[in-house]
Amino acid sequence: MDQSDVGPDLAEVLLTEEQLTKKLDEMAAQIDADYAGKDLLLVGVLKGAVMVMADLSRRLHHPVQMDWMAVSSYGSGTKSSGVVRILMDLRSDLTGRNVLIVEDIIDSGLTLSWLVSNLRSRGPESVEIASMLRKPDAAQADVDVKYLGYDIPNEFVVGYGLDYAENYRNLPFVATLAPHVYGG
Ligand SMILES: Nc1nc2c(ncn2[C@@H]2O[C@H](COP(=O)(O)O)[C@@H](O)[C@H]2O)c(=O)[nH]1
Ligand SMILES: [Mg+2]
Repeated sequence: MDQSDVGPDLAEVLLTEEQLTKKLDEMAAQIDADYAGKDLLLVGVLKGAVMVMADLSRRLHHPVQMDWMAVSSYGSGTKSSGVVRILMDLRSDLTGRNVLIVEDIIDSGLTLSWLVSNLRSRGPESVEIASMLRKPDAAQADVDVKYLGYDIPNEFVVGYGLDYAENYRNLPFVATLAPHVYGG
């Protein structure tokens, strides 16, 4: 699928499928090196991280386990409220585990900052973060990302797991939306 399959709803492709693939290869190689000989539990944050989790985990050369959480951090609008609720919790016991949180994007960082503290309170050996995207200009909380794909401008993006009203998650690239889609 490319931009022409979506039509006028997309404004600009920020990251192509090729750029995402290149970064996934680099991130997986680094994770493989860092966790060689160690147990590793990947924790994906639903729903946005589904694509990163699937593509990253398949590139790893040592066995991992995967688990999922769903959290809600939105107030009334499209910005994180910082008040995080767990909608679906992990099934795994984190005691003594090496946990790698897999995320689609870090915007304000409020969700991940809360999540890291929450998971650290469960007795793991380590908790680190892998995120495909980050918006440095939107940061409101200090989040230490060990494996990062790309820094992007402070704009609302869709594709590669990211939605607008549950649409566009299946785009294999990352794009901005045309203003007419969100009433701009
Ligand atoms: N579709 C999009 N979803 C986004 C975007 N920026 C953030 N988000 C979602 O919010 C959480 C984390 O937000 P944070 O402010 O607490 O860091 C992130 O995981 C996404 O689900 C965006 O541009 N497009
Ligand atoms: Mg997310």
